[in-house]
Amino acid sequence: MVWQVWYGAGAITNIPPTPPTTTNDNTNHNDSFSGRLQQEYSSSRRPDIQRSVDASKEPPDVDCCASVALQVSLEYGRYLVATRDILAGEELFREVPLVLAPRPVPTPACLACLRGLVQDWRGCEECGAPLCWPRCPGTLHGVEECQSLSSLSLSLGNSQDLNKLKLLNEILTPMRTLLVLSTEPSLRGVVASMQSNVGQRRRLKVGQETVLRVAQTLQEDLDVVAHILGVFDTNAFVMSGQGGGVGGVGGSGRALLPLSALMNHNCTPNTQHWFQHGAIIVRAVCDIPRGSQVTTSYAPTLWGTSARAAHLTASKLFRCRCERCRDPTELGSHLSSLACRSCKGGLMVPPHAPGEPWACNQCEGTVGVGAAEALVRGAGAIVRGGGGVEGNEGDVTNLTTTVGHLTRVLGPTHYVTREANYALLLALLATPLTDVSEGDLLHAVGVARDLLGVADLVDPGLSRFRGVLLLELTRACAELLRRQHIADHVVANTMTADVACGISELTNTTTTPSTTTTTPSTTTTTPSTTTTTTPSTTTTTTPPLNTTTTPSPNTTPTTPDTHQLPSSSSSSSSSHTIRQIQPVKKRQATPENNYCEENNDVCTELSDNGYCLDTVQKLLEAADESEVILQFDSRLSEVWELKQLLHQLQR
Ligand SMILES: C[S@@+](CC[C@H](N)C(=O)[O-])C[C@H]1O[C@@H](n2cnc3c(N)ncnc32)[C@H](O)[C@@H]1O
Repeated sequence: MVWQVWYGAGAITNIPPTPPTTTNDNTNHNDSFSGRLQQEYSSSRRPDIQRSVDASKEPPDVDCCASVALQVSLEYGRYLVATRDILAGEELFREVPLVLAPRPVPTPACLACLRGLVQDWRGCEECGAPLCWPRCPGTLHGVEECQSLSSLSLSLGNSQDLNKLKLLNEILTPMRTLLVLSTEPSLRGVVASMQSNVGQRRRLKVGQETVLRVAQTLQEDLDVVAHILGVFDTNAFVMSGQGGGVGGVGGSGRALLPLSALMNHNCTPNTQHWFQHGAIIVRAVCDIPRGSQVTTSYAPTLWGTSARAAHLTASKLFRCRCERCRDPTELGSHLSSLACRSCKGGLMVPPHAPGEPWACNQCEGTVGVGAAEALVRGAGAIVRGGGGVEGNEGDVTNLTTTVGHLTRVLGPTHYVTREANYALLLALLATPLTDVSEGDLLHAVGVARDLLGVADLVDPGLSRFRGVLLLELTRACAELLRRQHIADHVVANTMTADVACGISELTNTTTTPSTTTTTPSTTTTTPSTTTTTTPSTTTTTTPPLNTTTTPSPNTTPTTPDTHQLPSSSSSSSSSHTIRQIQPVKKRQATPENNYCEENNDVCTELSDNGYCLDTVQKLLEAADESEVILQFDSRLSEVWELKQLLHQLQR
C-alpha cells in the first residue's frame, strides 16, 4: 500500500519532536499568533526532548504507512526506516507540500505559479507582487497573502530592484507558512517539531541578517521567523515544474514536505523522488531490507566527497559519515582522485586523515594537500571560464575542449571531469539523432558507458541518473545500428569495436568496459572503474570546487538545491523525429555476414527489415529498464519514441 499524505485531510500530527541538537533559545512568549506558535515550538523542544530520544527504543510510531516508520537517535535525529523488505522500484509514499514558496533569490517569480519571470513582469493589481499575467491559473497567491503584502507597502510595481525582489521572496516563506498554520492550527505541532538547526545557525551566524530583515519587515517574532527559515533551509525540497509541478502550472520553488523531510541523507541513497501533479513521489531505487534507513541524498551524488561535505556542512550543518564518505576511493569510483603526474595511469587518492599527503595507487608518488587543492581550484577556472561548462551546457565544441582540459588537469575519473562529460553527452545527443555524426554517436556511447560504471558505484539501481544514461546509450546504439544497416555497411569484420562494445554493454552494464574510447573529435581515456554495480546522478550545476568543509559563517546556506539529485536538468531534446525505416534487402546470416559478432555469436535470426533480432531485443530490454526508471520523468516520451523505433527494427 502506498501512503499518501494530503494535508488538510487526515494529516499527520503525531510526528515526535526533533531531538536536541542545540541549546534552547531565549523565548519571549506573547499572545500573538506567532507567540503561540513559538510557545508550541519551545515546549516541543523542552519537555518532549528526552521523551523523543527515549522513544528510539520504542517501535516506530508513524502509524499510517505500511512501508516506513519513524525512529529517533542521537546521531541522526529522527529518520525513517523500512518496516518490511522493500523491493527496488516500489513506491513508498506520495505527499503534497504543506507550504510552497519561491526560492529566496533576487529574481522575480510569479507568486501564483512560481514560474520564473523575465524582467518585464506584470504586478498584481492589488498588492503589486509579480505575476506572469493577471489571470495566472496558479493558485498560490491567495486573497490573504495579497492583503498581507498590500499592508506591507513594499512598492514592488514591476521593480527591477534586486534587493526588493530578494526580500519579497524571503518573506514569502514565513508568510505562507504562518498563513497555512492560521487556517490549519492542527499542523502547528508538525512545523514546530521540524528540525531547524536554529541554535547552530545562530552560533555560526548563518542567515542571521536574513532573519532580522524578514522579522522586521513582517513585524513577526524573531524566533518564529528564525525557526521557519531554518526549517526551510534544513528540510525543504526544490520542487520543479517537471511533470506538472506547482499548482499544475509548472513553476519551481521550495516545498515543505514534513514526511519526506524525515528521510535522512546518504551519499549513496536508496530512494529517488519525482514531482508529479503537485505531489512528491518517493520510490525505492534498490532493495531496502526491513529495518534499514530509508535515505535520500541532499547533495548531487556525482559530486566528490569534499564538495558534498562542504555543501552539507554549510546548508544542513552536519557531517556525513556514510561508507562512501569514509572511503577515499569513493566506492571505487575515484570521483575525487587526481591523475598521477609521476606515472601513467595511476591515480592520486585523497588521504584517510585530513592533512596527510595524497598517494598514487600505482607508484610511490605522493602530493601534498596544498598542491592537490590548488589543482582542483584551477579546474574551477576552467569550468567557469569563457569556454567552460557553465553557460555552455549545450555547446559541443566548448564542452569537448573543456573535457580535454579537465582530463589533463584533474584526470579522467575526477567528478568535475565526469560532470563535464555528462554535459557533453547530453549536448551530443540533444539534436535529432539522425543529424548526429557517426563519430559523435560513438563518442556518446563511450561516455555513457563510463558514466554508467560510475552510476553503478555511487548512485545504483533505479536512479534517474542511471535511467538517463541508459536512455542515451540505447538511443545512440539504436541509431548506429539503424544507420549502419541502412548504409549496408554491416558485413563481417566491418563493425567497429566501439559499436560492438557499446551494444554489448547494453546487454550487461555491470561488466567493466574496456577503458579506451576512440573519439572522432577528442580522445578520452575512459577511467577504469573497479567495481561492478550500477547508478548515477547528474548535475549541470557547477559544484563547489574547493576542498574545505567549513561552513562559511556569514552566508545564508543556499538550499536551492536542497534534496535535489544531480538532475540532468537539461532535458537533452524535446522532439526527436523517428525516421521511417528504409526497406533494405534481406540478408542471410552467415559467419561471413555476421553483424552480431559483438555478442560473440553468429546472428541467427533477422527481422523482415534485415536487423539482427538478438541485438534489437537487447536494446529493447535496456529501453524497458529506462522506461521503468523514468516512469515519472519528463524524458519518458523519449523512451517511448526509442521503443517505437526499436519495434520498427524488429519487424
Ligand atoms: C531534513 S532533516 C532530516 C530529519 C531530521 N533528522 C529530523 O530529526 O527532523 C536534515 C537534518 O537531519 C540530520 N541528518 C540528516 N542526515 C544525516 C546523516 N546522514 N547524519 C547525521 N545527521 C543527519 C541533520 O541534522 C540535518 O540537518
